[in-house]
Amino acid sequence: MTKTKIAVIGGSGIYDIDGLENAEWTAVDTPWGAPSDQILTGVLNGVDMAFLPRHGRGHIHSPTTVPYRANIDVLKRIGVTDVISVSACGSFREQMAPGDFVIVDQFIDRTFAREKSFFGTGCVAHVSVAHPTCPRLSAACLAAAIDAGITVHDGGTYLAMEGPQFSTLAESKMYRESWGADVIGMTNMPEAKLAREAELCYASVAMITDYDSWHPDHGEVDVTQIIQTLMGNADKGRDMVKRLPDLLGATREDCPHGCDKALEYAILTGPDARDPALMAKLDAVAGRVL
Ligand SMILES: CSC[C@H]1O[C@H](OP(=O)(O)O)[C@H](O)[C@@H]1O
Ligand SMILES: Nc1ncnc2[nH]cnc12
Repeated sequence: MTKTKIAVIGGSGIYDIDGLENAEWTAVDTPWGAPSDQILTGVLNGVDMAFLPRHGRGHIHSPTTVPYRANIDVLKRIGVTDVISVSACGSFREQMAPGDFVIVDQFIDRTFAREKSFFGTGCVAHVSVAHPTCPRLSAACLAAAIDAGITVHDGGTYLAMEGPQFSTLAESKMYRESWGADVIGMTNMPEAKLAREAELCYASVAMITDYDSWHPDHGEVDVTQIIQTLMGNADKGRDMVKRLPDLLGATREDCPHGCDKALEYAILTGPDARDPALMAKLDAVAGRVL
């Protein structure tokens, strides 16, 4: 049995969570640089919680400059077991309407200007991301959203684009019609891949703010419209989060899907050939197997 520690990574519009006992913002540095902001920690219904605003309070970081590696490292470093990513997104499906939530279970990664791995020269590792989210944690998010009275869709493919500009009409149509994506955002990659490398259970809750630019009745996406929907979504997101401790419990078994053993057979570089400097940086993320 392990002590549960639930982390919420809050996206656009979510810069804190309420109701934590002993709430405290703390600065924690990492070998990968500073995280997006200080970490808010506390206890909710007897369960340890952590919160990190993805873009920083005041929305400092663009989707490209979010320090994804530092963010995941810091969560692992402080003992987090379960990471819930909460994000704003556009929808490619008529029935997935603004205000609805989607429990994402697949990704198409179209980002290209970000560091995507903790590993590299001197310690090469290949983890599987065939199933990039944790079904156990995703099921808890689904139950929490239903309890909170949110219209929620169980499963969906999230296309991660580089941004910061929104998609062209041609791209929007291609992602929707040819590629089968359901929602679009700019931040869940490489976040989900890095969480897997760090052996953290990861679930993604996408809060729909708009129909991107494909929908003939909605015209092109603009940030004013997104912010309006975001305000309502953010309150619903916080309501969902409050219900997670009771659903996940104060202690947990090993992940039945193996998220917490992702590195078991992943490292290819022989012990004698490993770069000591990189090994030192991997202390939190890969300490279990090094
Ligand atoms: C505010 S519109 C675009 C912005 O919102 C989303 O951020 P997040 O995923 O952190 O909620 C989207 O990915 C873009 O970064
Ligand atoms: N349409 C959209 N495209 C990319 N990121 C988004 N975030 C919210 N809406 C979005």
